[in-house]
Amino acid sequence: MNKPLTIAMPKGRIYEEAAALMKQAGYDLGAESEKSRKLILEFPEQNIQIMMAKPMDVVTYVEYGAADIGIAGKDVLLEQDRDVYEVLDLKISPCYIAVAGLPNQPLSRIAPKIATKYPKVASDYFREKGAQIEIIPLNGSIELAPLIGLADRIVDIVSTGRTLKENGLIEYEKIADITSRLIVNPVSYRLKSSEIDEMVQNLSDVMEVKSS
Ligand SMILES: Nc1ncnc2c1ncn2[C@@H]1O[C@H](COP(=O)(O)OP(=O)(O)OP(=O)(O)O)[C@@H](O)[C@H]1O
Ligand SMILES: O=P(O)(O)OC[C@H]1O[C@H](OP(=O)(O)OP(=O)(O)O)[C@H](O)[C@@H]1O
Repeated sequence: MNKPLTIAMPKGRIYEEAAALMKQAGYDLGAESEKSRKLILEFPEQNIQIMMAKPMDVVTYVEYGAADIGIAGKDVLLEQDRDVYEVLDLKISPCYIAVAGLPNQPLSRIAPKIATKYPKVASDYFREKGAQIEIIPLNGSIELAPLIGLADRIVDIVSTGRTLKENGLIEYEKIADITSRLIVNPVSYRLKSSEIDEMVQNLSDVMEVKSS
């Protein structure tokens, strides 16, 4: 039997939807996989192995070939711009990246402060608009920054819009729609092309049925 396909799965909010999609495609990762504290889970009968990774780290595991395949948000791919193939839009965990801030606050012309955990996405966006900005890097609770005067705007994920609303913030501009993507290590794609193509096809088939 060939070496198992190694898949970096994102822990956290994407996991459930991603595992459900994998199951429909014929790869049953077991009901307990997310609750387990084990980080590597083997499924020899399906010839796969999964790694439970932080969503932001999935691309790293795949780029370095520690995993053949991974599931990552497009937000992470835009931010990290790594050497991986993005082979399929899985259309799960939809959300978008937007610029937001306090209402009625025009953006100052002189290096406004932008708080974000997506410094590259934010810099690229404002550079394209010809605006010079200062990035304030944060790891979470980004919406706090404009409330306490730390930043003029934030660049962050919006899903239901609840966090913005409950903090009295408004959306100024949408930057990019986000869904989760299947990514593949380029070398793995050459060495394990038939297994990978089969998985991509199985997932595509499920998505086609869902969208019809
Ligand atoms: N409301 C949302 N907030 C953040 N990410 C979302 C949301 N809805 C969908 N996503 C998608 O889920 C992915 C993983 O988000 P998640 O919050 O689980 O990971 P994370 O950003 O590493 O969080 P944490 O650091 O809190 O563990 C994001 O990269 C994004 O593509
Ligand atoms: O539009 P909503 O449905 O309210 O979702 C958006 C919020 O969810 C995410 O935060 P998360 O829950 O990951 O917490 P964090 O602040 O620790 O990043 C994101 O950074 C927003 O704050």
